[in-house]
This record gives sequence, C-alpha cells and structure tokens, in this order.
Amino acid sequence: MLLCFRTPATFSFRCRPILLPPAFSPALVQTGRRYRIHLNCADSSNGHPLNAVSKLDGKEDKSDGDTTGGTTLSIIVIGASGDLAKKKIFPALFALYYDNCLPEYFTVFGYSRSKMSDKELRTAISQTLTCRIDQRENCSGKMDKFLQRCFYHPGQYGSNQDFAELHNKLQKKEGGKLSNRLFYLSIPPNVFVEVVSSASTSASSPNGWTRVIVEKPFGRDSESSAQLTTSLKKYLQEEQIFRIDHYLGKELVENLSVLRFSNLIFEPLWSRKYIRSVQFVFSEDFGTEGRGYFDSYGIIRDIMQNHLLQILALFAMEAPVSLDAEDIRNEKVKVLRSMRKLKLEDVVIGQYKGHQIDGKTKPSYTDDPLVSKTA
Ligand SMILES: NC(=O)C1=CN([C@@H]2O[C@H](COP(=O)(O)OP(=O)(O)OC[C@H]3O[C@@H](n4cnc5c(N)ncnc54)[C@H](OP(=O)(O)O)[C@@H]3O)[C@@H](O)[C@H]2O)C=CC1
Ligand SMILES: O=C1O[C@H](COP(=O)(O)O)[C@@H](O)[C@H](O)[C@H]1O
Repeated sequence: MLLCFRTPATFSFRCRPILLPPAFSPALVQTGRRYRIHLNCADSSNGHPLNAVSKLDGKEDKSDGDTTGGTTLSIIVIGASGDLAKKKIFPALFALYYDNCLPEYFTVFGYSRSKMSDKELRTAISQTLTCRIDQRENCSGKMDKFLQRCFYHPGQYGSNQDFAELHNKLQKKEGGKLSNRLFYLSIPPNVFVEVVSSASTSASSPNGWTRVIVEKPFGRDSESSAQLTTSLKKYLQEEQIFRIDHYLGKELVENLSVLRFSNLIFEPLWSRKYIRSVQFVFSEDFGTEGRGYFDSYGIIRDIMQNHLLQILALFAMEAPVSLDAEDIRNEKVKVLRSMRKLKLEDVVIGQYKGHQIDGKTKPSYTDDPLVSKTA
C-alpha cells in the first residue's frame, strides 16, 4: 500500500509503501489509485478541537472577519512582531484556513508593542505565507482572503487598558455573537504571566471560551515550571491552558513511528543487534537571528531536553500497545528511565566564532546584537 502524508508546513504530499499492522491503521480514504490518510480537522489530541464551532466546509467566505450569525473564533497572536509568529504561527494558521480547518467566522489579531498598522502586519506576514504548495489551486486568492481576516493592535503586555482596547476591537469583529477567544503567547516566558493577567482581566470572551496557548520553554527547571503553572492558574483553569512544543506535531517526527513500526524492512532490524551507534544531529545554518529569548535560555533548554529527547524516545522505544497518547508516553518514559545519567565530562559545549566563507564574513555568536558580549 502507498501511504501519502500531507505536510501542513510544506503542503506537499509524500508517499511511501507501507504495511499497516492493526494498531497503526488510520482512516484511509481511497482517492484514485492511491490511499491517503484522511485528515479530519475535528481531530485533536486533547479533545478541544479548534473548530468546535461551525466549519467553512468549502463554502465561499464572505464574512471579512465580521459576523452576522453563528459562533466566532478570535485568535490573538501575542508577540506578533516576533520570529516565531512570522516563521511558524501565521503560516500554520494560513495552512488551517487553506484546509478549511478554521471556523466560518474567525478573526486573527496580532498584538505586540511594536507600532504597526493592519496593512503593515499583512505585508509582514505575507512574506512567510508563500504558496509553497505544489499543484494546489487558488492559493494566492485564499491568501488574500486570509490576510483580510488579519488585524493588528499595538499594546504593552502588562496593560489592562491596552487589552481593554483590544477587547473593544474584538467585540466589533465578533458582532455580539457567541465568541471564542484563543490567545497564543508567542513571547518570551518572562512576560507570560503579565499577559495572562491583563488578557484575562480585560479581554476574556464575555460569552464563549477563552483559551491560552503557551509556547515552551515552561520555565528554566521544574521549580520555575511549577511556579509558572501556579501563576497562570491565578487567572486560568488548567483546561484553558494549552502547552505547546511543536516537535510533538512535526511531520518528520510523527513519521518516525510509521517508518519504524509499519515498515517490514526496518521493523525487524531496528534493534541493538543490528545497529551499532546512533547520532542525532540538529544543525541550523543560521544564527540567533531575531530569537531574542535564546541567550537567556540556552541551546540545552531550547531544543535538547525537549525536541531531541523526543526524537530519541520515539527512536528507541518499544512499540506501544496502541496509538493512544498514554501508551506512547509510557513507552517513551521506559526509554528515558533506562538511560545512563549523563556525566558532565561527557559533554562538550562550544560557541560559534566569527569566520569567513567564500569571502563573506559570518558573525560569531556574541556578534549578534541580541546576545550579551559576555555570553
Ligand atoms: N523562534 C522559534 O523558532 C521558537 C520560539 N519559541 C518560543 O516562543 C516564544 C517567542 O519566540 P520568538 O518569536 O522567537 O521570540 P522573540 O524574541 O522574537 O519575541 C517575540 C516578541 O516579543 C517581544 N519581546 C521580545 N523580547 C521582549 C522582552 N524582553 N520583553 C517583552 N517583550 C519582548 C517582541 O515584540 P515587541 O517588542 O513588538 O513587543 C518580539 O517581537 C519564546 O518563548 C520562545 O522560547 C518556541 C519554539 C520555536
Ligand atoms: O523550538 C525551537 O525549534 C526551532 C527549530 O524547529 P524546526 O521545526 O525548524 O526544526 C529552533 O530554531 C528554535 O530555536 C527553537 O526554540
């Protein structure tokens, strides 16, 4: 059987031959001579689908962010001027929109301290909403429609007044109907709590749900992580808080399980009997470039204890009894528990030095304006 994955990030289809054991049989839909995993927009790992309200379902979108009936969804990207918002969040929202996975009535609001008009936000994000989709129709038309739903409100992170003004703008777009609000915190962790305090006080939905997505890192260590949770819970119920690490949903990472457990060639060979050593290499060909949070958290907290351990666990775990999140988690935990503790003398830490390649000067880590000279 040929299994084709659609990647939300690149919109491309990738196919590979596989044999699916019963535990790994997703809903397959026959389309022509191929089978595709049927991506159901209503599916979500935590039972809180984004489109818990009516979906667009391919109907023509005429609402331009204003509602005349039904339920509305407002997605507020806090830190809209930043790197993550530009690189991942707006493109991901557009991907959802493109696939009709957003409700019929939705509005996206960018919020950060930088001064910007709606038009400037649209221009900024349109740079990263490229139609990277091979052979897909009407992408630029859909992109324009998506951009028309995007607005911007400048404000301070701890200001009740600024969030109250955002609330007024949201209400106008929501047209007095049942409104759900999703705040995506794409900001450095040191401002999480003040945003949640002001947003929940001044910009919570008056009649629908209010949810908050918090980007990792969730603190510097377990103590500060627990403190962060305690602080957030002064304003929110646990059910309103969604902690995100995008590697959990990254296509490359998800495909590892399929590659391992659904592949007749790899499955029997995937053991220490046949594999002598494994190296996980994470390499980026760019510097900090806009990632202002980077220096204070460091590379270990940024990607090692989360992204790379995630990959290691998926790579080394035994087959889970089912695809249930708990079963997968249990297998991962077994791997992590059985690992030898890392000793400091086994770790080598380095820092990029400035150098030249083909006559071009590459800056050192400390040359980056966002990094302290003493880092
Ligand atoms: N970039 C990435 O690839 C990833 C980032 N993350 C996490 O997502 C969050 C956002 O990341 P990213 O967009 O890269 O971060 P940025 O450093 O780009 O910050 C986002 C925005 O927050 C505001 N900001 C920056 N520094 C401060 C500060 N000290 N105090 C108050 N506001 C500040 C700025 O907006 P303005 O000045 O306009 O208010 C900035 O545009 C971080 O928690 C990061 O750890 C997680 C995964 C990947
Ligand atoms: O979470 C993070 O991940 C990105 C790398 O993500 P990828 O999907 O492009 O592999 C990294 O650049 C960023 O510093 C980190 O916070």
